[in-house]
Amino acid sequence: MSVYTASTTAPVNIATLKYWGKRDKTLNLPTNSSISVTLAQEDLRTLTSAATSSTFKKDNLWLNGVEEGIKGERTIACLKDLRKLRKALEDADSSLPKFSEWGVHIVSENNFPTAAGLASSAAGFAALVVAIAKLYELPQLMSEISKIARKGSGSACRSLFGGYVAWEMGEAADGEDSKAVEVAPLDHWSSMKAAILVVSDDKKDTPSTTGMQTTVATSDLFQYRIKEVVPRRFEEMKKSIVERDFETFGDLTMKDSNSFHAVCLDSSPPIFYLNDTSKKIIKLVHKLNEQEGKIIAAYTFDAGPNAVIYYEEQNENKVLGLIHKYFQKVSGWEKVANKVSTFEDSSIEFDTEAYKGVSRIILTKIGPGPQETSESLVNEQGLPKY
Ligand SMILES: Nc1ncnc2c1ncn2[C@@H]1O[C@H](COP(=O)(O)OP(=O)(O)OP(=O)(O)O)[C@@H](O)[C@H]1O
Ligand SMILES: C[C@@](O)(CCOP(=O)(O)OP(=O)(O)O)CC(=O)O
Repeated sequence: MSVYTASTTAPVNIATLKYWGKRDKTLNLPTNSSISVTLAQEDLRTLTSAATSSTFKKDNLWLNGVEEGIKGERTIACLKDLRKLRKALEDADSSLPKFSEWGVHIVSENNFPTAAGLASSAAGFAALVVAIAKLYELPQLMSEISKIARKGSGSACRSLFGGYVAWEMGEAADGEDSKAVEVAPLDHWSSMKAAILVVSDDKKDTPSTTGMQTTVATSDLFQYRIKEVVPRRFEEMKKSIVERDFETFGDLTMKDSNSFHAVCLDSSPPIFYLNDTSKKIIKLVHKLNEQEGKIIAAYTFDAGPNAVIYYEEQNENKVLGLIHKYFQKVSGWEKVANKVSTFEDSSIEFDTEAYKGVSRIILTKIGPGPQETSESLVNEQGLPKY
C-alpha cells in the first residue's frame, strides 16, 4: 500500500486592523476588511503533516499528541472544498490517484499554547489547508486557497502570506471574493518587530465567534465602525505600509485596537477583553511615545488581555529598555540577554508591580508565510510518529 504525505509550517498573524463581525457565519464572511502582520515562525508556528492512502477509510486529526478526530463543522467544510478541487484534477487526468475518495490523516503540532489567545486557530487552519493543498498538488494560488482557510477560522486566511497582509471582505454572497492578498512582502519593511506580553488571565471571556455575533446584533457604534471608520482606515493603513511610515501605521494600529474594544463594550451584554494589566500597558506605550515626541511603539489587543507591541528594530533599545525595566522578572528575556546592557534606561515612572499580571514575554518579529519543511509528523503507515 502506498501512503502519500505532505507537510508544511504556518505562521500566526496579529491584526493591526481588526476583523470583528460576520455577515455570514457559516462561510466566515466578514463585515469589514482587515490587515495583519505575519509573525516569525521560530517563536510561534504550527507544523502539520497530511497523509492519504487507499486504505484510509475515514478522516482523522491528531493535535498536539492527542487524537481529536474531525469534529468541527469548520474543519469538515475545509476538507470538502479541498476534495472538490482535487476531484476536478482527477476528472481532467484519469492517471491521477483518487485521493479525493480516500480518507486523510492530519497530524499537527503548535510550538506554543493552543487556545491561549495567541491565534493558534489562525496558524492551525492555515497549516491544515496548505498541507492538504500540497498533498493534493493543487495548482491554485495562495489567495484562492485562503478562501478555504477562511472557512476554518476567518483570521486564518491571512496566515497564508508572510509580511503585511490584507483580507479583502468582498461582496459576493458565496464568499468568492473574500480572500487574503499581500499588501507588501516581508522584505519591503523587514525591521518590524513585536513584543508579546502574555497577560495572565484565569477567566476566559467570550469566544470570538460568539462575541462577534453579539456585537453585530446589538452595538450601534459597530455600524459606524464598519461603514465609516474601517473603510477609510483600510486605505490609510495600506498606504502607511507601502511608505514604511511607522508613525501613521502605529497610530492607526492603536486606534483600531481601541475601536474594536469599544464596540465590544458597546455590545449588550458588554464584552470585556482587556484587564487592568492590559490598560496599564496601554498607558505605558502612550507615555513612551509622548516622551519621544513621536510614535515609536504601537500596542494591539485581540479577543483577550495579551498585548502585542509593534516597533521598528532601530528603536529596540528604547522600547525594550522601557519594557525590560518594568517587566524583567517575567520569563522570555533569555533571547536578548546579550543586548540588555545596550538597552536605554528610561526615566518613565510606572507601576513596579505590573509585571505580576504578566506570565511571559515573547520577543518576535515579522516573518514569512507557510514554509516547505522536510520534517514530518507521520510515519510510513500514515500515523503519528509518537
Ligand atoms: N494545529 C492546529 N490544527 C488544527 N486546528 C487547530 C490547531 N491549533 C488550533 N486549532 C483549532 O483552534 C482552536 C483554538 O482556537 P481559539 O480561537 O479558541 O484559540 P486561539 O486561536 O489560540 O485564540 P484567539 O483566537 O483568541 O487568538 C482549537 O480548539 C482547534 O480547534
Ligand atoms: C480579534 C480578532 O483576533 C478576531 C479573530 O477572530 P477569529 O478569526 O478567531 O474568528 P472566527 O472567524 O470566528 O474563527 C481580530 C483579527 O484577528 O482580525
